[in-house]
Amino acid sequence: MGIASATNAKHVPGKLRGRQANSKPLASDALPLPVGLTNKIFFVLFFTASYYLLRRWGEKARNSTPLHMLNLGEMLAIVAEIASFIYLIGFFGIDYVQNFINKSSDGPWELDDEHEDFGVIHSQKDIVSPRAQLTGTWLKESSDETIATYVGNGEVPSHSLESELGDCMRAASVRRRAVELTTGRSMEGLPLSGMDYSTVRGQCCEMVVGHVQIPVGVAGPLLLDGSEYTVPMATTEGCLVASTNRGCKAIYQSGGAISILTKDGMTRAPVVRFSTAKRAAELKFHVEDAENFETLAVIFNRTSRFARLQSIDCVLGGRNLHMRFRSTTGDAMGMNMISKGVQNVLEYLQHIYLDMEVVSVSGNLCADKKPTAINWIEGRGKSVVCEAVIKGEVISKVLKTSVSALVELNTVKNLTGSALSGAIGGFNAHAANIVSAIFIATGQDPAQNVESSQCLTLMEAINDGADLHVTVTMPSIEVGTIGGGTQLASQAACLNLLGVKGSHPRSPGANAQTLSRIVAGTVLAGELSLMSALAAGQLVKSHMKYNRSCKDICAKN
Ligand SMILES: CC(C)(COP(=O)([O-])OP(=O)([O-])OC[C@H]1O[C@@H](n2cnc3c(N)ncnc32)[C@H](O)[C@@H]1OP(=O)([O-])[O-])[C@@H](O)C(=O)NCCC(=O)NCCSC(=O)C[C@@](C)(O)CC(=O)[O-]
Ligand SMILES: NC(=O)C1=CN([C@@H]2O[C@H](COP(=O)(O)OP(=O)(O)OC[C@H]3O[C@@H](n4cnc5c(N)ncnc54)[C@H](OP(=O)(O)O)[C@@H]3O)[C@@H](O)[C@H]2O)C=CC1
Repeated sequence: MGIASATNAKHVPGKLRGRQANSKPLASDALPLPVGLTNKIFFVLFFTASYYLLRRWGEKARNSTPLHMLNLGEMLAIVAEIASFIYLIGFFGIDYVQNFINKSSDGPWELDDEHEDFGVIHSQKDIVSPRAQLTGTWLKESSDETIATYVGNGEVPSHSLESELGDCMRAASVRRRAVELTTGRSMEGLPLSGMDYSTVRGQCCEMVVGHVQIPVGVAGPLLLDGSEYTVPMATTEGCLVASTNRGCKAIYQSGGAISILTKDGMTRAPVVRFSTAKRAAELKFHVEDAENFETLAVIFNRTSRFARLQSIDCVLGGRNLHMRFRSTTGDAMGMNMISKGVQNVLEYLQHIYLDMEVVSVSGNLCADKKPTAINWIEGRGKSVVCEAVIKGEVISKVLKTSVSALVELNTVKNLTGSALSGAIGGFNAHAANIVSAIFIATGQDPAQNVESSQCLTLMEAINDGADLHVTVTMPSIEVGTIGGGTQLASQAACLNLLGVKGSHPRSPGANAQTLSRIVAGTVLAGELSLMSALAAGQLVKSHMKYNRSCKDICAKN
């Protein structure tokens, strides 16, 4: 089967020849194609041909030569003229006509009398001709209250405010006011100023109305791999930073922790469908052929300076084929990057397997933001194991418990209890607490906390029961130091505190790897402290002290 497919492959050179009818946009559209140059060539062709023909017809009129007697040059000029005319109409004309038709049909510009509540500016609505005036300079020069009313009425699309006003802060302020007008609820308390919303636009959030404040605490120093880190944690769970801080102290006083990075590769798994399972299997064997894989890797790697395809694991589900791509992604967490590469490969494969239907670029074998066994077993992002030997005296002095109590609790709670609960990767006490606090502080995608928090905590007594050997095994830590929320000022400051801000200057990927090690090291600290509090029966007492609402809400109401 692999051979048949490989033969097919020879019909199509590395570069794709053309698009199939009604195909989706190509990933390679993202690459700088010479559309501008083509336009210029057709413009020049059109005007040169027109000029030449006019001159020739002028000469013929003077010499009384019949106009329909054409020489080769004139025939070529007419062909060039028609071709360039068709091209230019196709490129510019159709869009123009469509826009015109769309605007004149229903849509956000249609005025209706349903929203009479915003009576303040009804008179203004009558004065201006809305279709012509609700954009551009007129809109910019209107008062914020007037614009908010139009947004509230649906006459100005809320999501167009940034581009219409050319000012992200003003757009957020107007939108916020519009939300207040339509909902009748105040947004007081949600900060507006203090953030540069231009850094959010096109990268982090849409329909912005402000930002949420989350306190950031620091735990540390975390002594990890011979370096000291002060770890920023954004949380509203009182006691969490105190606990992690205590764990860091125990690790420090015991000589530090060591981390081992065993794997680094982000995954994305599209799903494609054929009319038969046999055809789907043919593609599986094609992809698994080493020579074909090399070709696919070249096509994939073209889409980024940092993404390098490592493997494609194929799983058949009837006539559907799920292909799990794995790739390095430099210092980026890499989901956008790998998705772009995958799409390019799918487009290439579609030209070989004409009967292949791309069901979705993500078919959940990836698996992104869902608890799954595949991430737990195969890993996703960075796979890290972190270990430390905690001295018995530190356990009693700092953690207020004993080696034997910790070992026993770990077996009963983190291993047996989790097994009984049917956990997938949940063999730990609270890895998710530390992972999400660091994720929020450093601008990671918080939803990836789901798989990044998969963790196996092991505790064993060593040195004849005097000391504790503790490890956390975390196969799917998905972090980046570039892209997503990492470039926002406060998140970048937290990355800077850890010395991993942005792209690593010499070895791209090293910053993100260090961040994943820090996450694992801090989880180790958190596990040590919470497990100790539970073993010592301290948990409730400590949360009453640090994590209890002290406002008498009933009295206020
Ligand atoms: C609260 C502690 C740390 C007190 O612990 P302690 O031993 O009574 O505190 P201590 O006053 O003796 O201080 C010891 C060290 O702890 C740190 N420490 C102590 N206090 C602070 C503070 N205010 N701010 C910063 N650091 C603090 C600090 O390092 C200090 O050393 P020092 O600096 O004094 O030389 C302890 O009782 C503890 O760790 N409790 C556990 C709390 C915890 O881990 N909560 C996590 C959330 S629980 C949850 O969400 C998950 C759960 C429970 O449902 C999961 C499950 O099912 O298991
Ligand atoms: N698309 C999806 O399916 C999903 C997207 N996301 C979101 O994706 C975003 C993150 O995507 P991600 O791909 O990580 O980031 P970006 O989309 O921001 O891509 C990273 C960019 O940084 C460039 N770059 C410069 N220096 C480096 C370096 N040292 N290492 C790596 N890249 C570098 C890359 O260059 P180059 O162009 O050469 O690659 C690329 O353009 C987050 O906002 C996340 O929430 C989350 C889950 C799913």
